[in-house]
Amino acid sequence: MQEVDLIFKNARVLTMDSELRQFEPGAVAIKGDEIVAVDKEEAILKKYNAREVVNCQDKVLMPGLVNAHTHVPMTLLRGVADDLRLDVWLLGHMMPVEREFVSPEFVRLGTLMASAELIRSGVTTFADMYYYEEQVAQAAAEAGLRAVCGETVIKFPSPDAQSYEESLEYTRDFIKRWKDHPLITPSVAPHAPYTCTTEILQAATELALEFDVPVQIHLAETRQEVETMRREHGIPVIPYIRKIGMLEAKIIGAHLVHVDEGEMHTLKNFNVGVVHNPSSNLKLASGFAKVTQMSAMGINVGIGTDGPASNNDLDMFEEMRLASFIAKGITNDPTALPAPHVLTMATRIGAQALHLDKQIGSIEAGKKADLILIDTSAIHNSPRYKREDKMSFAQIVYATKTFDVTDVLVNGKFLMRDKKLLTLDEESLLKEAQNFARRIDSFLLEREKSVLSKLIAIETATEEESFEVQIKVPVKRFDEIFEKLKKPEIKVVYQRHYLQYDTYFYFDDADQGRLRYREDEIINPQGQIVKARYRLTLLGPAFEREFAHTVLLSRSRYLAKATHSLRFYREYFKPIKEMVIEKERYRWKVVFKETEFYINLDRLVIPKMGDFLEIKSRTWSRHDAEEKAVLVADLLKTLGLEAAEPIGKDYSDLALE
Ligand SMILES: CSC[C@H]1O[C@@H](n2cnc3c(O)ncnc32)[C@H](O)[C@@H]1O
Ligand SMILES: [Zn+2]
Repeated sequence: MQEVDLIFKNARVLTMDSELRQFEPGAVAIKGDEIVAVDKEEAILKKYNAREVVNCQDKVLMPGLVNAHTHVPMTLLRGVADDLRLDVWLLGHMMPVEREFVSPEFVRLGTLMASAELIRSGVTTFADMYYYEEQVAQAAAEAGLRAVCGETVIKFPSPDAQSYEESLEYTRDFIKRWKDHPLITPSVAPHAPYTCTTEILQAATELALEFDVPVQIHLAETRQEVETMRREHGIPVIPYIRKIGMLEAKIIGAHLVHVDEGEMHTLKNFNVGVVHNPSSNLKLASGFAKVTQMSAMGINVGIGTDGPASNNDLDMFEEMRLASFIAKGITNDPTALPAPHVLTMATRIGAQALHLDKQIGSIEAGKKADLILIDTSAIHNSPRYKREDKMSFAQIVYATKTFDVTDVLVNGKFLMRDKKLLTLDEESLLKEAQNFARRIDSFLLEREKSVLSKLIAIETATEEESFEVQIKVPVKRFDEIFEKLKKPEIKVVYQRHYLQYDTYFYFDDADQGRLRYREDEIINPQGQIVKARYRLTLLGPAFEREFAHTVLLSRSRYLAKATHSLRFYREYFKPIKEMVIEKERYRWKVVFKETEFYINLDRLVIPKMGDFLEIKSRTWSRHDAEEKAVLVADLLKTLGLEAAEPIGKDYSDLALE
């Protein structure tokens, strides 16, 4: 008789090996962290003697589930912002909250909470991408879970690094510390091609190759991402990452929703691990990944929950069921992604997608002892049909719930026995989590009150000069003004020609001001559009008075480069009203009597309001503004427009009238 540490007997064993062998009654012998043998119970008991024998009483014994893509610390952000599009959700809500709250304590707590949820739901390995990944690794190892831990690298300053160079340094140290750990596989996690430069992606790949660790990345998640990639690099996402050399590394790509057949061949040829995230793709309406096709081509498509802020849980049973149902629905084929294959995606193929298949994913001698026991006797899972092997898989994929998992073993150690967690104290975690939620709620409530703080949360805004002198007069002929501008008293610094599209957002509380989204199309002397520019201006309420026939305005003004679409800002700022103004503008910067002014000659196209000449100048000083107001009247005279009726209002106010 051979001595082992542990035997599970009297089980329905689903090995999930390449032949999908089952044993009933079956048994598994374990020594240390490894599976020594799996067979019929009789054969195992004949050959092995164990210190401890667990009678599984007809429970299912199978490999632990592999959650191949998640962000476990985001457990603390579960429910913080829902029912939003990916860009609004991520850039408008997640990232600003993360900048404010993500700390080593946040990450540790979130990971411990997630570990409890993962263990309870039968997950023994997860692949994570987040910040302060050192804390993720530490907490996961303490909870006893196996994890691929990816430190995020991104082009923006992040919660744990001011620059991507800093993130890469952090990642290098992190990899060195954890690379030989029995449970943790460190990895590099460039967030996505749209949030990383080519240089960042290449540096991350080099680091991964240097230490032979995987690269985790979000790929082709939304149609918008692919369109941006085509616009900026002329090719779709997969050819781009191939071109820049990323596919030399062991890639774990999350989502891959928008890829064509050619790209799928590339994924297959480079052994890219693909992770399908059904709930997240549904909730963020990212689209439907072609999982049936990718799987048929032999690509390793595993399953992930994504983070609990976009799901909102870590339930792999739900993901399996959804993966199968969605595949059937979108292919009009009920035989698509059948239960045995889906359960393989969540175990052995998931392990392959994480490049960990030599260690985990199936019950086979020599693999790590990562196992779960499932009680299938509850009412929602009964009765049981047995005449075909595949019925066991269907029972797990279609009818089993997380709370049917009774025992979890990782690396030969129990993390849960008879539904009792052995490495975590859920009660204290819950209390701490609620404290974070309270603080994050207050922060967001405060931010929602102010358009300015919402703007600052997503764009770098600079405050502009607060005094503005302006006058506007109707004009009849542009050519006459062109001639007048040649007068020697007026020195032209430069001249521009634009088509200008403005959208004004109005808010419930008028004191918040108006937000203007402006698109300038710059036209060259040949009449061609040569450049487009997008800006946001938050205009505070104006205090105005007449001064020397001009209007002197005093108001706050914040300017920011608009880096997202108008649709994004509309969904993010939620204005109560909008106004569109389109105009053709000739603009001159001039020096008149040693003072700088801007002269605009505008043709209002929408709404059709006619042609106007505007003179404007801005300054920080009230005194300066008053002096300029006098000069504006002189300049108007020099342009031969002294008799015209001056208008003090902005175009948006005129249009409202
Ligand atoms: C590199 S992970 C950290 C970073 O990613 C954000 N995130 C979470 N889920 C998704 C997703 O589905 N697509 C894109 N980005 C996601 C998370 O908020 C972190 O900032
Ligand atoms: Zn993700």
